[in-house]
Amino acid sequence: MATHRAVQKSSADPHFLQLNNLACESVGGKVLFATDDWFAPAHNLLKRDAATFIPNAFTDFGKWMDGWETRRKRIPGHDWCIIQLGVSGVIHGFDVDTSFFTGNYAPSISIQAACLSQDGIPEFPAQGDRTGTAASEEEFQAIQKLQSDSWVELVSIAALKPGYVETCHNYFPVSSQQRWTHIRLNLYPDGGIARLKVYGIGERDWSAVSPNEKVDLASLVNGGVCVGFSDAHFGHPRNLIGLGRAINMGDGWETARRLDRPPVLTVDDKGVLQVPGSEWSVFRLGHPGVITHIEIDTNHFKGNFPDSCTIEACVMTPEEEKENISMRWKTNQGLEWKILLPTTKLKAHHLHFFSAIELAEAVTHVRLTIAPDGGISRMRLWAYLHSLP
Ligand SMILES: NC(=O)NC(NC(N)=O)C(=O)[O-]
Repeated sequence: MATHRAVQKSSADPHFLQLNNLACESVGGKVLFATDDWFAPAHNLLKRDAATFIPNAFTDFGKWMDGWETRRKRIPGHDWCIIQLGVSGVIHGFDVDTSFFTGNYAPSISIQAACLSQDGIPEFPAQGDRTGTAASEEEFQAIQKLQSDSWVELVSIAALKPGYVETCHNYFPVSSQQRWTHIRLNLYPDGGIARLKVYGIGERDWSAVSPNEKVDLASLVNGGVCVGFSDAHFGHPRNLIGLGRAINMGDGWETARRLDRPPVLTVDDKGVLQVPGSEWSVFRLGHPGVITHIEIDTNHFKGNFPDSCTIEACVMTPEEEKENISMRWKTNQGLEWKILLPTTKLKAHHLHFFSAIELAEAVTHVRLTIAPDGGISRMRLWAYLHSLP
């Protein structure tokens, strides 16, 4: 079973794969209803870890599969499920991952979305669930309502490819700029899907937030997003802005060991360790703000925490951000990065708090630089909302 996979960046991959997964169970994504959960339950779609396959695992219902798999339909209709996003926001694309579903993958899907109020949408057991429990009259009425509510089609009926390594990722870009709270995934007519990733950027209603309230403006629930990085070999830097503390090293940002390190490490004449080279990641804040406190958590990184980190900030327009991304952030030309936290030594497996912040100006982006390489599990940027001058 693969548990520690390198994040491979291929130039053929769509850019939206770098954004946050708004439906992941680790950010509160939930399956509210599925028409059938016979072979494997729909909540597997939202698991954080990549799907696995165990050749000889069977259950009383059939072959054990790591995904959502419905029965071969012998009645009219098609299968579908409703997912409540953990973080509501703007969706930029989907990955419908059919890993390991080969003779049993869903041949086609469509995806709809809705912006629903959170009240009055209870969670139901699957309609054709394994125990055969029928939905109550009340539940049935609510399911009918979910079916008839105004769902907007984001992906129209499209054929999927089977779950072999080269074909399992079925990518669908989305151009809608609206904020969504729920997804309806339709299978035509039935079958299995390993994971559904809903890539996008969270959107928070800031009108209710007082200027005296401190908010972590990097957090994905507050609209923070990673917009560039130098290396993400073992873990993507977007993990830094996830909820709570990291569950393991795989839930943090971890770079490869730099290959340009000297064969023997030395100290200079002041006794300072010489560790050339660095790695960096850049984040757009969910709202411009003045940062007053920073948390850097090296939780789980014990033999591979960075020697030090430096944190800078700047004001960047959407055009400047786009230009820098297209240049793969090679130069950061024309950007005035200002120091928030000067180069600071880090400790292993430790939550660091920094309150001596060097900059008292509103900023839109932050760059975290680690030297020379290694892993950090979370970064929190506590700030007061502020408009730009
Ligand atoms: N071998 C199978 O996977 N068969 C069936 N699926 C499961 N999970 O048993 C099927 O054909 O739908």
